[in-house]
Amino acid sequence: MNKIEHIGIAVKDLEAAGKTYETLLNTECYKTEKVESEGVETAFYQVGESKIELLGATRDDSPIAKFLEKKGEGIHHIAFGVEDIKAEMKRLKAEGYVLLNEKPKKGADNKLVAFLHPKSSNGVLVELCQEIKEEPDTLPEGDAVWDS
Ligand SMILES: CC[C@H](C(=O)O)C(=O)SCCNC(=O)CCNC(=O)[C@H](O)C(C)(C)COP(=O)(O)OP(=O)(O)OC[C@H]1O[C@@H](n2cnc3c(N)ncnc32)[C@H](O)[C@@H]1OP(=O)(O)O
Ligand SMILES: [Co+2]
Repeated sequence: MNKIEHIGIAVKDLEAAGKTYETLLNTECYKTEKVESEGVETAFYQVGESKIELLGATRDDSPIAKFLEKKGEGIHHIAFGVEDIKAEMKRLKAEGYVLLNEKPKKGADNKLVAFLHPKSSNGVLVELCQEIKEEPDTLPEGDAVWDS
């Protein structure tokens, strides 16, 4: 793990929460992005080497919609930056951590991502993020997974 890549916060109203965090952080949103495979719309705010990722649900069956229904607004996950997501997934699986996806999947902000079950990390949903180095427009759209 090379840094806290972002902290994900589940919000009911992305636009309203965006105004709250723009004022709080005194910085503008640098990117909004929908991730259809997750049923989320994200808004990113740079804070030093880390980011705040606001997450709104775009579908009722989204993990964010379920979280909001069950727990209300609040911190949803912590994402760690990794150099080699496949190696990290293999290492953590061998150590007994429960991976929620067997292969890396395309996340927001030009990343490959994977999630660990909260029960593996003291009730905290952990996300692993690896920067995608290739040119974004050469990557398949949607919920592609990487076999390479
Ligand atoms: C990828 C795009 C973007 C990015 O950064 O690039 C994102 O970050 S998208 C973020 C949204 N996507 C995900 O969260 C994918 C991974 N999440 C899941 O697979 C599920 O949400 C899961 C398995 C964490 C929970 O599933 P579900 O809600 O259907 O199950 P339960 O309600 O039964 O929950 C099981 C157990 O976990 C607790 N829980 C649920 N969500 C969280 C959470 N965010 N943090 C901590 N704990 C969580 C829940 O309370 C249950 O605990 P229990 O003690 O059994 O009540
Ligand atoms: Co995230």
